[in-house]
Amino acid sequence: MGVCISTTQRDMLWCGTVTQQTAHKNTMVICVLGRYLLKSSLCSRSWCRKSSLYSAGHGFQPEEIREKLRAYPGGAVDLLTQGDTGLAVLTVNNPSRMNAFSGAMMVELEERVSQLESWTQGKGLIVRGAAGTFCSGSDLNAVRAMSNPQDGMKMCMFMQDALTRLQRLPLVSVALVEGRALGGGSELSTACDFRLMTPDSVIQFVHKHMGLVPGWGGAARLVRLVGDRHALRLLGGALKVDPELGLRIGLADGVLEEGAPQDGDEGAALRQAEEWLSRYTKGPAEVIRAAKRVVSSGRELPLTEALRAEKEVFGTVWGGEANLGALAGKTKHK
Ligand SMILES: CC[C@@H](C(=O)O)C(=O)SCCNC(=O)CCNC(=O)[C@H](O)C(C)(C)COP(=O)(O)OP(=O)(O)OC[C@H]1O[C@@H](n2cnc3c(N)ncnc32)[C@H](O)[C@@H]1OP(=O)(O)O
Repeated sequence: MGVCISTTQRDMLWCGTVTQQTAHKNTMVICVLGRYLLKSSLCSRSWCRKSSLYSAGHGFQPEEIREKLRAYPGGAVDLLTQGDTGLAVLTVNNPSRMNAFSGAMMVELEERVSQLESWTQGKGLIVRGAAGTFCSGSDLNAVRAMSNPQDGMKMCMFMQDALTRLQRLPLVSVALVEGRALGGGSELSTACDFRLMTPDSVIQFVHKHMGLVPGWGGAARLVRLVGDRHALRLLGGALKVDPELGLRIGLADGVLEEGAPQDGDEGAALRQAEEWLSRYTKGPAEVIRAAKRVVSSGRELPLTEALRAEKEVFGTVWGGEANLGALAGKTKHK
């Protein structure tokens, strides 16, 4: 049995729904939880909580920003979750503009991330673009209309927040890069754990050509992925990263097979990506999600805090169903 001490109204609700314990109004509630319940509350108590990267003190007023972004409509961000496999597919869908992000799509992206944060059975996520290309960044029409510094900062904070929450999801995520990933599209690909490229695809941080640097978190993520020197080459030179270069510098994690679009089979790349991802998502959801959580904390936190976060996550699987099942058998790792 675990003990959860919750101090916020949301945590009280969270504990309340799973324990049926009564909470004293505005006071600390102590919930006695079983192992499963501790798992459910983990993220409400630790660094990976569903909180925003920015607060009002930074001028971050999400509802005001959403309203502003919704003024630039077009396209959609679609989410398909598969209960049986625990896989989800997120599709950036604005093919007439090479899947550029309209303002409304930025808001939809954040909504989809919220849905995935609440999907407790999920294990894997594929992020892709519609109609055989990944994403050409921000919709330039919206960018032109929002080119004043205040709106730029708002969009920047909003997208950093949405993509950071996407990266922190307890799901193993892969960007399926077909065609082009440009500007904000290249940044979106870095918010996934892995990147798979089709043979003719290109990832390009074109920001320099737009008189910009990445603003959706893409620079910070790129440095962590490929190191500062390669990151400077990609940003300073706006280099086109093809699969060969991507693999060499560690931006790409795999190259899919040739041939699918010529066969008129648009779903072939997606099936290959699902197959590739399945080796990391086979097994019980609580174990896969725990693996992603310890990697996320290791990726983001200083060592002492990462070790403490790891201990918390370890506590959710130690003596759990999968662990006890494995111990009950005659284990040999051949
Ligand atoms: C903050 C800014 C930064 C960020 O968020 O970090 C950005 O992302 S800025 C945007 C960066 N992206 C671009 O600059 C892309 C510019 N477009 C292109 O380079 C090319 O269109 C392409 C993506 C390489 C495709 O070329 P091609 O295959 O020759 O097709 P078309 O050029 O005919 O494109 C079809 C259609 O799509 C429109 N399009 C493409 N990208 C965007 C975009 N980002 N915003 C708005 N519209 C876009 C393009 O204009 C064509 O439309 P029509 O002319 O109406 O047919």
